[in-house]
Amino acid sequence: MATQLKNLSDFSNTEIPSAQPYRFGIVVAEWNAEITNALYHGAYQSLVNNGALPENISVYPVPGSFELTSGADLLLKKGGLDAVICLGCVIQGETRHFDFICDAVANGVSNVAIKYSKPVIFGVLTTDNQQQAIDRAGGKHGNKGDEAAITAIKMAHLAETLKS
Ligand SMILES: Nc1c(NC[C@H](O)[C@H](O)[C@H](O)CO)[nH]c(=O)[nH]c1=O
Ligand SMILES: CC(=O)[C@@H](O)COP(=O)(O)O
Repeated sequence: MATQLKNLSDFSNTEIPSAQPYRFGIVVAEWNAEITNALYHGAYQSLVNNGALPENISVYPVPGSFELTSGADLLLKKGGLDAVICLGCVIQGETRHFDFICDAVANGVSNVAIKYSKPVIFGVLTTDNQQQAIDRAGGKHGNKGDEAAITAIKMAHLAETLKS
């Protein structure tokens, strides 16, 4: 379902577990910072609104979305987290660089999640232009950071239930 048909911040039809027991790491790309900062604020507020303790939320900037994978890997190697949220914004430029970054981050994030058996959330906008990014970072289509946070809570809860 396209984002145009499902607002990224609408979770009225879903049950969200309490985030209170969980510790979250958030890795944020500095490229397109006006967008990624909005994603971060959305993610942080969504975690707190669902019970996460501020002291259990840690944030780590990385230069670009390509570095989100290694940022998540370093965080999980360090330990002590129940989920990692990766936030970035990749906007198509003149060359095929966009394709390589998007593929690398999507595959990289998935591989890190499997490597550590921990939820690693792909909160990365991959857009044709700046306006599409604005629309998905608190604009008319909601905030991808909200979606990433709720996903992290649900996956951390699932991991906890399967562990016990
Ligand atoms: N063009 C975008 C980039 N490019 C930078 C890469 O992510 C990476 O930091 C660089 O290739 C060095 O390894 N990053 C974004 O997050 N968004 C872009 O639109
Ligand atoms: C996604 C990118 O790396 C891209 O924004 C860089 O722009 P260009 O493809 O014009 O070099």
